[in-house]
Amino acid sequence: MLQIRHNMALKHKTTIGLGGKTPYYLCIKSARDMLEFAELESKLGIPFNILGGGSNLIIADESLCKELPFGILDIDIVEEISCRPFIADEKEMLPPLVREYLRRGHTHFTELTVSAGYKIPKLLQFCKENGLTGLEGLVGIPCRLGGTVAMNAGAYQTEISDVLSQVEIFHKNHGIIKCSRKDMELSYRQSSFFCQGKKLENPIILSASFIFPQLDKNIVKNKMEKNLLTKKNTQPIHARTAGCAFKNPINENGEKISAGLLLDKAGLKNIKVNAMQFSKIHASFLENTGDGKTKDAIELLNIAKDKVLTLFNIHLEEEVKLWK
Ligand SMILES: NC(=O)C1=CN([C@@H]2O[C@H](COP(=O)(O)OP(=O)(O)OC[C@H]3O[C@@H](n4cnc5c(N)ncnc54)[C@H](OP(=O)(O)O)[C@@H]3O)[C@@H](O)[C@H]2O)C=CC1
Ligand SMILES: C=C(O[C@H]1[C@H](O)[C@@H](CO)O[C@H](OP(=O)(O)OP(=O)(O)OC[C@H]2O[C@@H](n3ccc(=O)[nH]c3=O)[C@H](O)[C@@H]2O)[C@@H]1NC(C)=O)C(=O)O
Repeated sequence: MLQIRHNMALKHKTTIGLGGKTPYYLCIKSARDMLEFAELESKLGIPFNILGGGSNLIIADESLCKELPFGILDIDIVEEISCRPFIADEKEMLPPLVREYLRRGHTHFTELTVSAGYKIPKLLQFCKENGLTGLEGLVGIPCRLGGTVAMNAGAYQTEISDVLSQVEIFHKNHGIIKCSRKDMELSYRQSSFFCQGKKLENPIILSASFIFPQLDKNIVKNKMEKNLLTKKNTQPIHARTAGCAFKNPINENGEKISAGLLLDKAGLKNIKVNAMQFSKIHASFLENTGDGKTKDAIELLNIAKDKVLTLFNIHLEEEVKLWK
């Protein structure tokens, strides 16, 4: 039986420490609970947003509204990782990193299935201990598997799509279904899933399967350590943030430009509205330096967009999800 919590504050559920009270908060611990949730959702008649690790969210608080106009579905399904050797068949639609290793004659691959609530740092620990390569770029991100797949997370020349082979989804019209590579579209910070050729609206990720090339454990460990060191030197990893606030825009040659670089050139580093400020380490990170308010965060996002538009004629788009 699902337990509903009322008037639950979300401030402590996000890494940036912003978020007001939701009228309905439901925590899902097993895929079986989803059917009960679907019934409840139609009875309650308000939309539900999906919470993962809360590492990419800016949620409205009392500075904007008394109570949030949506419920929260916290996908906290955590099961043991299931792990098996993978025999690659080149006829299958395989993730790009697997294809690349196959071309080079690599023969050792491992397939994992991981539930949506699993924390990425714990998954990376597993990869490190077992010499599984592909996700080393995601070191130091406090997210969960579901959010990582939903947003096709990436850093340091890797993306989750490089090794993703299958996703298990709950959809209100189809129940629990599996989508293989041919049923998914993964691009920069975006994922779409399809069922019988039709795009699924509001898919809820329950678990995902990956195929990893297997390497010497030390190679994987060294790649993670190198990325973590770079991250420590270039991002405010000890501050309360939601990662990069803006997506990197694409220039006329189809190349990404760092939004952080543009914001830095526009003089946004250290700019503050009350307790919210743009980081002095990386200008695209918004930091909550104390009792920050969402209104102030949004004011800063707007100031930044206006400045970059005026100076460079570039429209920045939020990378963080704004829940208002
Ligand atoms: N590269 C970097 O340095 C950083 C990257 N990130 C990335 O941001 C993402 C945040 O992950 P996390 O903290 O877990 O997520 P969050 O709780 O921050 O949720 C982010 C979004 O993911 C969607 N989502 C979360 N879980 C699920 C699920 N099970 N099924 C479907 N959609 C889901 C939600 O979509 P909806 O709004 O549609 O309900 C939500 O808006 C990751 O991809 C992470 O890697 C974050 C910080 C830094
Ligand atoms: C932070 C996130 O992801 C990050 C990811 O961690 C890093 C590392 O791969 O690359 C992207 O940032 P980014 O493009 O700013 O990468 P960085 O390597 O930090 O910076 C690129 C260039 O801009 C310069 N730069 C960056 C920020 C700044 O304030 N000033 C500056 O001059 C850097 O010196 C570097 O020359 C991702 N950001 C986006 C929006 O794609 C996130 O998803 O939340």
